[in-house]
Amino acid sequence: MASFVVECLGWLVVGLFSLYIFQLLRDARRRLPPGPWPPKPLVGDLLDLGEDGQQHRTFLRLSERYGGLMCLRFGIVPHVIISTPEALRAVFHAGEGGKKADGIAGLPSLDVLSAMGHSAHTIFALPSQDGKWRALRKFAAAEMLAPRRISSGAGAQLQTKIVEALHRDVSGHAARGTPVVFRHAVLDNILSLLLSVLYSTDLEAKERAVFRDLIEEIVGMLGTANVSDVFPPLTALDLQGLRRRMTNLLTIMYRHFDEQVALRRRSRDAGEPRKNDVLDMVLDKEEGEWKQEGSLLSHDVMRVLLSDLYGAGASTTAALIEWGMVDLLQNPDVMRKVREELTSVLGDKPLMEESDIARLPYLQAVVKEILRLRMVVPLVPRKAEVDIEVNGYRIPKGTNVILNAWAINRSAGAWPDADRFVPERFLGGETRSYLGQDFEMIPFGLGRRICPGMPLAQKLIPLILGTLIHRFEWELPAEVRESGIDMKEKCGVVLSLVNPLTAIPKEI
Ligand code: HEM
Repeated sequence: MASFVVECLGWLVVGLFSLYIFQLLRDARRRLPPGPWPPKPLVGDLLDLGEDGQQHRTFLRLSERYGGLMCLRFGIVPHVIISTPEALRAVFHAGEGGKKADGIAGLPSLDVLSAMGHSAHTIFALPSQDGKWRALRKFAAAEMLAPRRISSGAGAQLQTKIVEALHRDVSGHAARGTPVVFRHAVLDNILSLLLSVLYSTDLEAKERAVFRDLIEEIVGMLGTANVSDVFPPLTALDLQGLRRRMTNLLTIMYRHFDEQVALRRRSRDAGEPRKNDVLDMVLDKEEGEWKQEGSLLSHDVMRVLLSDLYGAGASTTAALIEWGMVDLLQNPDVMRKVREELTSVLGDKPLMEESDIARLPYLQAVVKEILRLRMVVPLVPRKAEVDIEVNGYRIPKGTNVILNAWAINRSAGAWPDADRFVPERFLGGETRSYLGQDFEMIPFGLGRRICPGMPLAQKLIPLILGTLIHRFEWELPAEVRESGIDMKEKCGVVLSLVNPLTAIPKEI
C-alpha cells in the first residue's frame, strides 16, 4: 500500500513538473508583456501579491518595475495588468491600422458565478459577441436605466422619494443623537429605489437589512481569491466551498424574484391595473414579441439580470458615497464651500431635486473628484476577445486582463497632486470627464462594457451627497475624533473601508 502511495506521489510530481516546463516553453514563445520571470512553479506570482485586500497597491508597485502593461501569473493562469492611461490608450488603439477598438471586451469566467447556472445568463460572464449579452445590455441601458425612465414621470418621483427617505432616516438619527452608518443608509435607500423601479414594491426595514447583508456577502464573495480560478484542474473540488455558499445566497435572491413574478402574474390574471414598471415590461416581452425571438429574456435570464443589477448598483454607489463623506469630513473647507453653494442656490427649498444639479458647479466638481480619487471598482476584469499586438508585445485571445483603474485614475503623469482630494481641478478649463472617452479617468470603465448604470449613478451621487450636506452638519464620534478616521481599505470587487464610516448628524 505504502509503495502504491509513493508511486502515485511520484507521478503527481512528474505531472506537475511537466506542466511547469510546458507552461515555461509556451509563455516564452508568446511575447507576453513583461513580468517576473521565470514564474514560480504552480503558484506563479501569487505569493508576491502581499497583504490581502491591497492588490490594487501591489499591482501599482509591480508596474513601476515592469511597466504599465505587465503580465503576472496567478497560479497557472497569466493575467495582463494595465496600470497607466498610456498603456490603456495603446491597447484601445491596437485595432487594424491603429483604429480604436475594444479588443478586451470579454470577461473572465469566475467559478462562483457558475453557481445555479448564473454564468449562462449573467451580463458579468457573457462574451461581448454573444446575442444574449447584447440583448441584456440593450434592455438594461435602453429600458431599465434609460434617462427617460429615471428622470421623468415615475422615475423623477422615485428620486424625490429616495431623497425624502434618506432625509427622514438621517433626521431620525439627528433627533436621537445617534451615528449614521453611511454605507448602510445609502445601500438601504438605493435598494428601495431599485425595488421600486423593478417591481413597484419595497421591503420592510428588517427584510431590507437581510437583503443588504445578502448583497454585501455576494459582492464580498465575488472579490475573494478562489483556488478554482487559478488552478482550473481543481475547479470540480470547490476547495473553499465558495460555489456552494454562492448557491445558497442565489437561491434566496431568486426566490424573492420568483415571488414577485408569481404575485404579478396573479394580479394581471385578475385584471388589476398595470404598474408599468420593469416587471410589467418583462412579462409583456415574455408573453409577446421576445418569445418569438427565441425567448431571450426568459424568466431565468431576467432573474439573473435583476439580481446582477442590485449587486452592481447598490454596493458601488453606497461605497462611493462613503468615500465621498470621508473626503468631505477630512476637508472641512470643501464641505463648507459645498454647503454655501447649496444654501445660495436652493435657498429655503427643503430638499434638493435632480433639476438643481446643473446649477451646482462646485458640487459637480466634488463628485468628479470623488469618482477620480475613489475608484470603487478598483480592478476592472476583462478578457481579450481577439489577439492584440501592442507596444511590441502580444495579448493572445482568451488572456485575462485587469485594468488597474484605481492606479490609472491616480496617474501622476495625468493629474498633478494625483493622490490629493482637490475638487478645484475640475473648475475652469479641465475638459476630461468620466464618461469613458478619456483614458485618464475611468470610474465607470470604458468601451463596450462601460457601466450601463452610469446615467443613474450620475444623478444619484450628487443628489445623495447634496441631501446629506444641505440639511445636516456632521460630527465624528468622540473616539474617531481622537484617533482619526480609520482609512484601512479592502480591495474586493468593490473597494471599501474595512471599518464603515459613521458620523453624527445635526439638522440645520
Ligand atoms: C458609483 C456608482 C457606480 C460605479 C463607480 C460603477 C462602476 C462600474 C465599472 C467600473 C464597471 C465595469 C465597466 C467596464 O468593464 O468597462 C461597471 C459595470 C457594470 N455596472 Fe456599474 N457602477 C456604478 C453604478 C452602477 C449602477 C447604479 C448600476 C445599475 C443599477 C450598475 C450596473 C452595472 C452593470 C450591469 C455592469 C456590467 C456591464 C457589463 O459587463 O456589460 N452600475 N460598473
